[in-house]
Amino acid sequence: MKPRLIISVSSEQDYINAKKYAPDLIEIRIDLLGEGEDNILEECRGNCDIPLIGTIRSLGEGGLFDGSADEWYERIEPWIPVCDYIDLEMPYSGFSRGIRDCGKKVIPSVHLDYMPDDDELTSLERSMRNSGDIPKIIVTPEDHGDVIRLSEFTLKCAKPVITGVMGAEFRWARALCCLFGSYGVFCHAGNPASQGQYHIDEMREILSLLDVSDNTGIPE
Ligand SMILES: O=C1C[C@@](O)(C(=O)O)C[C@@H](O)[C@@H]1O
Repeated sequence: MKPRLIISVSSEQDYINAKKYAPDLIEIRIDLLGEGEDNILEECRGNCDIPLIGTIRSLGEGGLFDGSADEWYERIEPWIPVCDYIDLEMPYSGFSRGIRDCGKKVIPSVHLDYMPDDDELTSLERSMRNSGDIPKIIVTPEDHGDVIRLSEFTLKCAKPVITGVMGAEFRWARALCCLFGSYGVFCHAGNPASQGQYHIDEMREILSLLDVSDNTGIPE
């Protein structure tokens, strides 16, 4: 399977717009939704033929959620029936079993404002894989050497895995992570959820021009 193109959405309008671009998945950034959350939830309940990721990004990892673990679960619970995947930051990993018992896949995630060394990357991936299905490790490179290390880690680690970068300086590394086997890449459809995201049409073109083969480790 080729890398998945994922559109992150943070409003009902984003969600309606995203579907026009035929992404492989849509990520609902629940922490960023305003008062329209109920509307978008109803819309998703109705019919969404595109698999959904439910994400509540905490303040400490670049999002807006600033509550307890129980408050996190209270917020995500209504979304579990309509999502296919749930993003789970490490402090909430205790909810993983219950979410998986609902037949959903878990994306354990970590967002680091630095570039870990190789041992830390390997240790993170192994521990995250114990609590979910597709570990997601997003880092902040300091130089090109860090991007090369992230690429090599992506190529060599167990699959599936999602790797990526935060910030604008090395945003091009998002495509490299796909080249070396990341399960997917987060894009936007006009309203970026994070700095450095490419529009889905841009990323689709980049990956097409790079003729990215299937390194995700997931059969078609
Ligand atoms: O983990 C990620 C990656 C991301 O932060 C990005 O930089 O594209 C966007 C988030 O919505 C998503 O959950």
